[in-house]
Amino acid sequence: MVFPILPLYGSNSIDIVNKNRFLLLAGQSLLDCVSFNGQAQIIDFVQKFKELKLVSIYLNDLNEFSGDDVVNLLNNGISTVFTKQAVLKESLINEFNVPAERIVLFDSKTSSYPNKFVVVDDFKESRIINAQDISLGLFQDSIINAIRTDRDDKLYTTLVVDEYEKCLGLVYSSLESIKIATEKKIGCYYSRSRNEIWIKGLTSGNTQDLVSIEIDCDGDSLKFVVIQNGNNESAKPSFCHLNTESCFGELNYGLQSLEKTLKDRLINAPEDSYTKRLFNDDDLLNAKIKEEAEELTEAVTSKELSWEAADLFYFAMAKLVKNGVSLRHVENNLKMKHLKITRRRGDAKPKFIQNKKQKVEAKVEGERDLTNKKIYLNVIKSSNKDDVEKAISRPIQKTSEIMHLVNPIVQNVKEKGDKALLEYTEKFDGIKLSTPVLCAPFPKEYFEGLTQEMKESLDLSMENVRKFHAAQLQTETMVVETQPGVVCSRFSRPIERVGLYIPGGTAILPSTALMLGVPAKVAKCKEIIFASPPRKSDGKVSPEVVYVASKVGASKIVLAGGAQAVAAMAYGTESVPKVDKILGPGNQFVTAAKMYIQNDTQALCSIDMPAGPSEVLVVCDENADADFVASDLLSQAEHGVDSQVILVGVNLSEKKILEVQDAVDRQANELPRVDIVRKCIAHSTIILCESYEEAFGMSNKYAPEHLILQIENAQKYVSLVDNAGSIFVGQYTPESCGDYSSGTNHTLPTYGYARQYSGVNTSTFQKFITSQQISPEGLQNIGKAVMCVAKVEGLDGHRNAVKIRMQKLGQLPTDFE
Ligand SMILES: NC(=O)c1ccc[n+]([C@@H]2O[C@H](COP(=O)([O-])OP(=O)(O)OC[C@H]3O[C@@H](n4cnc5c(N)ncnc54)[C@H](O)[C@@H]3O)[C@@H](O)[C@H]2O)c1
Ligand SMILES: N[C@H](CO)Cc1c[nH]c[nH+]1
Ligand SMILES: [Zn+2]
Repeated sequence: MVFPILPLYGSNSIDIVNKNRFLLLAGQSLLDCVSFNGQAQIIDFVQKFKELKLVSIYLNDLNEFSGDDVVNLLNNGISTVFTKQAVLKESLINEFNVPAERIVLFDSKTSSYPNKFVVVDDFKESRIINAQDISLGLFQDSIINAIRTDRDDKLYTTLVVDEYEKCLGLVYSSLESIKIATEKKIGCYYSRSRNEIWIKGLTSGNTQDLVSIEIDCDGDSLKFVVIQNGNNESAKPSFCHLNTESCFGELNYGLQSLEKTLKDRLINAPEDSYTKRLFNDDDLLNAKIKEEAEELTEAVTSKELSWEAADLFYFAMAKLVKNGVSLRHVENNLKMKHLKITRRRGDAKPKFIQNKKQKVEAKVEGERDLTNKKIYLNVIKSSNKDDVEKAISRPIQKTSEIMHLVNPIVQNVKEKGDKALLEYTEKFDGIKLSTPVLCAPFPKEYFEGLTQEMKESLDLSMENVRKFHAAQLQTETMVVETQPGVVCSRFSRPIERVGLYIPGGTAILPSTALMLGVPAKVAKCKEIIFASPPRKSDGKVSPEVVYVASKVGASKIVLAGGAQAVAAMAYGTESVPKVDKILGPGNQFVTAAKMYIQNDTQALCSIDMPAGPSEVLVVCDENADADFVASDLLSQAEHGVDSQVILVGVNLSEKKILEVQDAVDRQANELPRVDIVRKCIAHSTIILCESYEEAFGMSNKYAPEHLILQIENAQKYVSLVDNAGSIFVGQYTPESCGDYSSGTNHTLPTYGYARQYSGVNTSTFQKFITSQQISPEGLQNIGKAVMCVAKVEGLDGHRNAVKIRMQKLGQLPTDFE
């Protein structure tokens, strides 16, 4: 608060202000406690004149007002206590816990206040003036004497802001305009273009009420805080001659914009609109507020939190607007609360507190509720951008939150090796092991339980995967002579030691073992290590995984999962060899740990890609078979509660949508993992599009791990796909075939990373080395170019390496510089 005088009030304060409203423009006041009739009168003053930002009290001794009274006043909007008594200050601080910064001790020698209250020059005691002695002239003079201008036209730069301190524009004031503005409490300035006094809104109707005036730190500009009035009931008030709210355009942001929109809707919304219904139906509005508040309490990720908080603000604001309560009232209330120096404990009312037992009951109840509900996907239209944004955001925790959990795990394993690895296995997988690895040759007992059918199925799948990946193997050296005598080549080498992560949390995935192991073998990696969480029942890994491990020649299986398994393979432990690259999918802990280690130069370990919770996007049209569509959605939904499935429908009829929904519900209820499916479907959606092009645009935006096309002439549309891990074309191509046996790899980028990553393939297990050989002729052809560019880079050593040779070859004169 920066104003050059501080009006001092006694018990007749309310009358004085009512008579001389210009006094409020100071924005500050000092109330002399002695002359007030108790606290109630002071509180009355504060509540009456809310535009005063700073209301202080002057106190001489604690016999007049007790310490408790002072605390009560500070809790009710008084910002500061002024006193000349150092003892009184000490007593308020020590006995009544008043914060020191809320007490201003007049310095008797200089009589100036501490910095916080500095105005244009030192704020001396002489600037405190009895309010009843402040005439309009004196008030105006106090402003005029405090400002200066170095402009030739002697005008004062004036910044105009609204009551929320949003900048409306920059104008100029003259001595005369300041006088009119303060006398009438209106926006009045000086127009340089018309060279005359400019009363804002005189012609446009967009008038201004002046709330307060401030002077800046060095006294060369003014700030007018105003309330903008519109020129008719519904039009938004504009400040600028271009009819915008401010000279910098519309003030379109934040809660104030929402407030304005809702105020407008209250008057103008059509009778049958949702907002009108909301305003007319108290029960609906209250129910929505409760619903959103509950959803906010359940939100976890930052995306969910901001989403739910925004919804709650929306409905809370609707209730305020409906009841004529403005954001300013809320802000004043917050200010009041902020000024409080004693606070309630902040406990919640008993009816909102659940003890452990109630929480469990509520969860069971919630789950029962869910169980009784049909397993339906949410349906939205592609034209609703907000809905689409929400629908295609992945249900995952923020990376920083997951990293917070994963970092200590990785650090511990890095530092303590096997000991930490075994401890985490006990903690997260519930099994106490004596050694964390199983070494090849793997014990025979593992294979005994495997049926012939299982072995043949695994063999068939492995063979198809081998064929497809062998075809990708690049063993030939590529040779290109870029210029005569300049031969460049590129050849591959296998990455020597690879660590393959095979998930085993909610389901054990031997298929992942073969999807990673087979290409590693095809690429001829020298050492293959598997890692997979041990089974809770017996601490072993599944025989199918061990079967695949032996077929692909893995040397060890690390009996651990999650971030700890990744860390063990990245840094190595007493019994786990350090690898050069870690590959394989996993939950968020696995993915976060992979991201962590690939950024740690000490680990010197790369990764394949972020391959997290499975996801699928199905594009279907009216001719698609609803049962097929539902089965594809469910095959990925059953992976985990954090999986997501999206159906993009092209011109679907209501009938088709219902058929798909019914098929989802029917088929889901027959699955053993129905509980997982139910939770996954809760954040999965049907998006309705009006053309194939729009549908593929949507799919490219989502960049799904799996894209299934159940549309007519599906193959024709593959050319529209820009981002996807793997595509399944036509109605007889279920995604499950790619998961197990067709030959393509199922380790694919999720979270939308299909925009920049490919799925696992044979080259994921290779690195490529380039080589070159240059003859004297070649040097002649490119040498000068090399020297020229090296020179501009200031790297003479580079230049010299060419120059020396060319000189010896006689290609350059010996005195060549
Ligand atoms: N993108 C792909 O290519 C692909 C392929 C197959 C599977 N998947 C996905 O892989 C995932 C496998 O996940 P999963 O959980 O079943 O198995 P997982 O093996 O990835 O994770 C299990 C491990 O997570 C750790 N863990 C569990 N809770 C923890 C906690 N609170 N703190 C720290 N660590 C914890 C434990 O150590 C446990 O061993 C699924 O989401 C599936 O959809 C993806
Ligand atoms: N669909 C998974 C990849 O997202 C892979 C898998 C393994 N088993 C069954 N499915
Ligand atoms: Zn799958």
